Amino acid sequence: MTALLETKGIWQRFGGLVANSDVSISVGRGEIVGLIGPNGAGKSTLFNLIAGVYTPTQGSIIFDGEDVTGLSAAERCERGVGRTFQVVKSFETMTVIDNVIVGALIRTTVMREARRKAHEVLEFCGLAGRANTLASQLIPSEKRRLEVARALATEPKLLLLDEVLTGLTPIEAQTGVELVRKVRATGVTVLMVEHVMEIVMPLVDRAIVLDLGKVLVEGKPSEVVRDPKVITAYLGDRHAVGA
Ligand SMILES: Nc1ncnc2c1ncn2[C@@H]1O[C@H](COP(=O)(O)OP(=O)(O)OP(=O)(O)O)[C@@H](O)[C@H]1O
Repeated sequence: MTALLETKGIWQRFGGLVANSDVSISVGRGEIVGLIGPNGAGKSTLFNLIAGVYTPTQGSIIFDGEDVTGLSAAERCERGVGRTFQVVKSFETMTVIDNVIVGALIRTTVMREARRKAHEVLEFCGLAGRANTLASQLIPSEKRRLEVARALATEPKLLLLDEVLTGLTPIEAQTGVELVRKVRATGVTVLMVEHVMEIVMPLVDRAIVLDLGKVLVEGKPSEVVRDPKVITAYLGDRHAVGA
């Protein structure tokens, strides 16, 4: 499988703190990859480096065959990197449809076309009935879906999902899982940060575990959850096989 995304020897320092240390990962086209690890492991930092919020202290990021290390977040979005935020960033005083139109305007300057795209994406995300509601009036699970809709409206090749399933009820999380599967079925590659192992492990093709800013283990979810290093560093004994 050809890689859509590769990070090569990424380091990110914040003053004396090393948030990412020699991180080399790759995400194949059409994969769903989970990025997991304990609090402070460096997951959000890596997301921000991939999305172009930060430029790495050292190392490079290759997206779709191009070195994008020096490109801005907007330039990466144009090339097909779409993202959601851990803290929901939708414009609260705007309607749901207008929020999604903002994303769609990355691809077109024609308002009618942006509106058509936004309606299509809302339908896809199960939010069609909420199009004219103010974003501030959505319940938390709908706000997460709006974040996904806004990112999808930019027509990404790679969708970065930052804890979109965290803090949801089991039924809401299952709806979220189905949405991620649907997104992949349209040909979009997904890299997701998640904390809820029980939900994320059955969903992803591959899991990459970060710990203390480094890649600790990567592999199939079934292998990763059995890895003693992962159990010790993060998952806890209750996740060990046979526990
Ligand atoms: N902008 C910043 N300035 C200074 N330190 C930062 C900055 N962003 C992150 N850090 C630090 O870098 C380390 C990694 O943080 P990061 O948010 O990437 O971890 P994380 O794995 O996403 O954690 P969580 O699961 O809690 O979101 C932490 O020690 C954090 O305090």
